[in-house]
Amino acid sequence: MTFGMRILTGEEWQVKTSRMCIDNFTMAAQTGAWVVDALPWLNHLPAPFTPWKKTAEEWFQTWDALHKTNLRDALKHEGWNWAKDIHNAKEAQDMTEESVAWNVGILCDVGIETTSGQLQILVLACLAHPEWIPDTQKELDKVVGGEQLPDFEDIKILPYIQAVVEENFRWRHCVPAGVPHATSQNDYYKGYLIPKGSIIVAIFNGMRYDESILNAPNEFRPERWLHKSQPNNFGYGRRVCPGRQIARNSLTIAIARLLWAFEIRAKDDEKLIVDESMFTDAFVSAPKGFEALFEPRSESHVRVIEASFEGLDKDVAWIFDEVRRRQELLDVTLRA
Ligand code: HEM
Repeated sequence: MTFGMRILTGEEWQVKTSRMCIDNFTMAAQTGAWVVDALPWLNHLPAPFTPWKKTAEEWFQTWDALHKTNLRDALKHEGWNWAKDIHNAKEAQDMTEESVAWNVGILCDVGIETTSGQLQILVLACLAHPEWIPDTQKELDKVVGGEQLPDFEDIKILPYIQAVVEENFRWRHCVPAGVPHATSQNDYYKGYLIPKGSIIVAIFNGMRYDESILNAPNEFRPERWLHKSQPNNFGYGRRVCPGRQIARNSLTIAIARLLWAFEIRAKDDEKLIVDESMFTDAFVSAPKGFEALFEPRSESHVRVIEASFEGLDKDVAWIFDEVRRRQELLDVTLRA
């Protein structure tokens, strides 16, 4: 969507470089990653004593080159894409190429690690707590049947799938502690002064595992969220995730289709015991590598999956023009 291209394998250089930049960023963005976070005066020392500045400059150059190359390529691609749209916006006319490239590029970078990490967490939940899977598949079979993949229209009438998405965020979130915010003015909480400029880390994971409000928080129980949702899956306030609708929709359809199509289980059929050491420890935290078996639920499911793939529109320019057309139908103001 951002650059008007299809990612087929995940091994494309753009994806690999983006992943590397995000890894660097998530490492650097952890409060306390460098000693200078605690002792800011160290930044005034001569270069040999401030190695983090050289690292930051190198990381910036790699990321900057990725964003500018992606922007330039996107403007040449056929059909509609976000990069073209933002590039033509009134607000972008006075911006440098660098500003436009970063505004567009960040949209893509942040979507990659979060959505894929959250999907891997779902697979982990299938191996660790498989009890909920039959209920989900019963709902899918009743509403969607066995002759087609679930579609966006079906999602609205799949409350159990929606509850799975919600419990997936609750059980293990890909941004477990949220993104640090800062107070723009003095504030008070229960009589305590929080001075202007304080870094605030909302420990969402603590709240998601609070036994005073949640029964058996270690267990994956979608039924907690039937017909309701929880706050803060996507942060809060002025910096709330602007990709939240895309993220929720793409996660929900992917989860519905995975569970419709496959039995997902551990290789040895043993329930997996999940602990903290199985996750990366950056602030976007996903499972480290693990093995899972994906078995098609039946021969007829295989036929539907293959037929759906055959029937896919593979002409990228056509797909993006279709995206444009559908936005027009929704009265979205388009600039490309
Ligand atoms: C499962 C998927 C995703 C999750 C869980 C997620 C979660 C978050 C969270 C927790 C934040 C921090 C909000 C805060 O500071 O309070 C954030 C920020 C952000 N997200 Fe997402 N996100 C997801 C997918 C996406 C996608 C697909 C996009 C783009 C299309 C996106 C774009 C952004 C951007 C640009 C920010 C920074 C906003 C700012 O600082 O003003 N995210 N996201």
